[in-house]
Amino acid sequence: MVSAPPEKLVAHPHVGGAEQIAIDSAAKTYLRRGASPVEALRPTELVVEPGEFVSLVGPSGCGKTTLLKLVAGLDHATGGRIVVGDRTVRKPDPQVSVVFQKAALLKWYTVEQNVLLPAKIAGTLTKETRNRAAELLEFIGLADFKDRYPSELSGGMQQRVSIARALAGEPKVLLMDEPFSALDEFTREVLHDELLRLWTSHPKTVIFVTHNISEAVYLSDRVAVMAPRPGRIEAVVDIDLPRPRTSALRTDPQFFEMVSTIRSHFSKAGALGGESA
Ligand SMILES: Nc1ncnc2c1ncn2[C@@H]1O[C@H](COP(=O)(O)OP(=O)(O)OP(=O)(O)O)[C@@H](O)[C@H]1O
Repeated sequence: MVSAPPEKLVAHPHVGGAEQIAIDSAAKTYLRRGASPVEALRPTELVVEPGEFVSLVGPSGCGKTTLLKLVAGLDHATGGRIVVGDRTVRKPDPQVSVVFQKAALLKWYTVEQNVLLPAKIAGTLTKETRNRAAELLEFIGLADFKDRYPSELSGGMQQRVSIARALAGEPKVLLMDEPFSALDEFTREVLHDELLRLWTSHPKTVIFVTHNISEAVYLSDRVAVMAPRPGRIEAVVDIDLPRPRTSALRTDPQFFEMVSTIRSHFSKAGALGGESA
């Protein structure tokens, strides 16, 4: 059930509109003036195959966001490298979209304008982009809300808009940092199914960061279990559950078994000490 260590880096880019992410001994140490350095991420190996859905799960401070930021090109590794497709990551890449915990929509822009904003900024706004945005809004049930402003939407609707915005430019990789953690349980479960529908119809390579083990199991092909001090990947667990995943799975003994397998990795790593994961 636990994956073998990643094989040597092989570039096989551009498979079915999704790209491989190869994390090759990437590490991050934050240097702090007048204080000891923080080893936020020990040298880390992980290959996420094109079109694969991998979650990073672990307690606070284990380096999940740090690793995601390195893949997104929003921060620089202090060791190793990360390759997306055939490109070594040095800065943000238009083929890599990020969705954060907060929807971060511009409040004076309508839903449609928010979804089209990245293309507008990149100067790639075409009829095709507009059609794709309309199709995405239709897909997530927000077509009738395209002229509304973010303040008129619920938290779940706002997060749907931010996912549509991330997908409108047809990225090859989607990075998500606790995108549903601020939402109630019911909305979160609905959005899990919507995200999986989108991922199936618009294949992307996904890295999804969460504190929530059940969420990681429900969504993923593999779950990387992280532990803190120093931040590291402790184990990578294959989620041997059939797709498409439906809500019936949430009460299936196989599902509980996977959740408990992952939980046991945290116990082994001593990562649960008082913190919920
Ligand atoms: N800019 C920074 N300067 C110094 N230390 C930092 C910085 N950013 C993160 N850290 C430290 O690096 C470690 C990993 O942080 P990171 O935010 O990646 O963890 P995380 O697993 O995403 O946590 P959370 O689930 O709480 O968001 C923590 O000890 C954190 O305090």
